[in-house]
Amino acid sequence: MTDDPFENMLAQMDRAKEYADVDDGVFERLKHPERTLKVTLPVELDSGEVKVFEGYRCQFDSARGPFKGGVRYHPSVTQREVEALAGWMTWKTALVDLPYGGAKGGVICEPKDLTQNDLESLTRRYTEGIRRMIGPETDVPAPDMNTNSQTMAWMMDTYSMYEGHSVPQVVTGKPLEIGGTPGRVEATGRGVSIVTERLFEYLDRDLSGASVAIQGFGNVGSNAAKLLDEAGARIVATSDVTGAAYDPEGLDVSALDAHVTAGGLIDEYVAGDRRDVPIADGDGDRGDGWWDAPEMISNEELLTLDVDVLIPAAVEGVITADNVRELRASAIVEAANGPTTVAADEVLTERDVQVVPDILANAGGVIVSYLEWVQNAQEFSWPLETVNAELERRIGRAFDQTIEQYDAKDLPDLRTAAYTLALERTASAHEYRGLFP
Ligand SMILES: NC(=O)C1=CN([C@@H]2O[C@H](COP(=O)(O)OP(=O)(O)OC[C@H]3O[C@@H](n4cnc5c(N)ncnc54)[C@H](O)[C@@H]3O)[C@@H](O)[C@H]2O)C=CC1
Ligand SMILES: O=C(O)CCC(=O)C(=O)O
Repeated sequence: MTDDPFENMLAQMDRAKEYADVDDGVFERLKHPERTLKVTLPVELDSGEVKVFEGYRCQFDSARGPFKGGVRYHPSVTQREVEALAGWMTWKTALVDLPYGGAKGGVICEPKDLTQNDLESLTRRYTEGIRRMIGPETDVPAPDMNTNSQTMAWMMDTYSMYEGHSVPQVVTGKPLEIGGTPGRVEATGRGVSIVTERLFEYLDRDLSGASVAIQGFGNVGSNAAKLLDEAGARIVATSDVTGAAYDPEGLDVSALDAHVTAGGLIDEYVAGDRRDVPIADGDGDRGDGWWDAPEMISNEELLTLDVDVLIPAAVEGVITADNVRELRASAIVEAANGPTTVAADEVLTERDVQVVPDILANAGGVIVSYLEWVQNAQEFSWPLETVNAELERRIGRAFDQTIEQYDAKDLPDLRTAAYTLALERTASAHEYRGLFP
C-alpha cells in the first residue's frame, strides 16, 4: 500500500465504486482534478533574507457549484497532497449537500519559523498568485492547518485591492469585523462533537464517562475536546507535535486550552510550565509548586490507547497497515482529513470498529463556511444560535443519510456508505451537465 494521499483517495473511491450507482465513464472523470496551479512566492523576510516558497491551488471538481476548500501552511505540503485534499473536499460538500465543488490550497513552509510580518507577506504573495482562479462565484478559500481568520483577512484584503472594492465573499473563516460568521472558529470541532454524540446514540452507548483520545489539539482538536468534555465524555489524552498528555482520569481540558491559547505546547504543560499562569514571584515557579502532572506519551502511543473513541485531528496517514492491529479504540471519528489508509480501513472493517469518515466527521467547518458565504451574499448577519442550529441540522441530516445507506444496502462500513452517496451525487451532476463542454 502507498503513503501517497492521492493514491489513498483513489483507492477509497474504488472501494466504494463497487456499491455505487455510477457510470464507468463518469467515474473515470471523477478521478482527475480539473486543474492545479503551482505558484512561486518570493518573500523578503523580516530577517532580510529573500526566501522563495512554493504554493498550490487545486480545483478538483465544480459540477455541483463553485470550488470550495481550505488553505494549508505546512512543511510537508505536496502537489499530490493538495490534490487529495481537494478530492476529499469534493466528496465532503456532496455528502453534506452544499452547492459547492471541492478545492484545496497549500504552501510549503514552516509557520513557526516565520514572523507575523513574514506570514502576511507570504499570504499576500500567495493570494496574488492564485487571484485569477479564485472569486466569490468561482473558488472560495478558507482556513485549514496553520491558517486562521487573520490569514483569511489578508487574503480577502489582497483580492479586494485588485478588485477595487471589498469582496468579503471571496473567502470564509474571516474575522467577524469583516464579514465572518459567529461559530466558524469552533464549527469543525462542533461538528465532530455532534457526530460523536450521534454515533453513540446509533450504537446505543452512553457518551457520558466514555474515554476519548484526540490526536492534535489545534483548532479542530481543541474545540472537539471542549465540546465533548461539556457533553460528559472523559478526554484522557491529547497531543501536538511535541507529544501527548495522558491522564486516564481525564485531562483538565479548559486548563490545557488556556495554556495552548497562550501559545504553549503540550510538553510544557505536562512539565507544569503553564503559559497562561503568570510567574508570580520571579523565581520561575508559575504556581503553588503542586502539580498533578499527566503522563507524557508519544503520538504513536496515543493512537493505541484503550479508549472508547479515538479522534485523529492532526495530519493524514496516521492509521496504517503498520499500527492498525495495535489500535484498541472501539470507534474512530476522523476529524483530520485522510487519517486512515485504505489498507488499515480494511482491517478496521474486519474488526467491526466503527469509523465515522472524515468527509462526514469534519464537515462542520465547510457547512458553517457556506453559512458565512450566504450571509455575505445577503449582506446580512445571523446570530450564533441560528448558525449552530443550522450546522446541527445539516450535519445531522448527512449522518442520518449515511446510516440509512449503510443499513439499507448492507454496506461494509460507514465510509463506503458516505462515498457511495457523495459519488452518486457528483456523478449525477456531471451527467445532467454533460461531460463535454
Ligand atoms: N480548520 C478547519 O476548519 C478544518 C480542518 N480539518 C482538518 O483537521 C486537521 C487539523 O486541522 P486544524 O485543527 O485546523 O489545524 P491546526 O494547525 O489548528 O492544528 C493542528 C494540530 O495538529 C498537531 N500536529 C501537527 N502535525 C502533527 C503530527 N505530525 N503529529 C501529531 N500532531 C501534529 C499540531 O501541533 C496541532 O496541535 C487537518 O487534517 C485539517 O485538514 C478538516 C476540516 C476543517
Ligand atoms: O471551510 C471550508 O471551506 C473548508 C474547510 C476545509 O478545508 C476542510 O473541510 O477540509
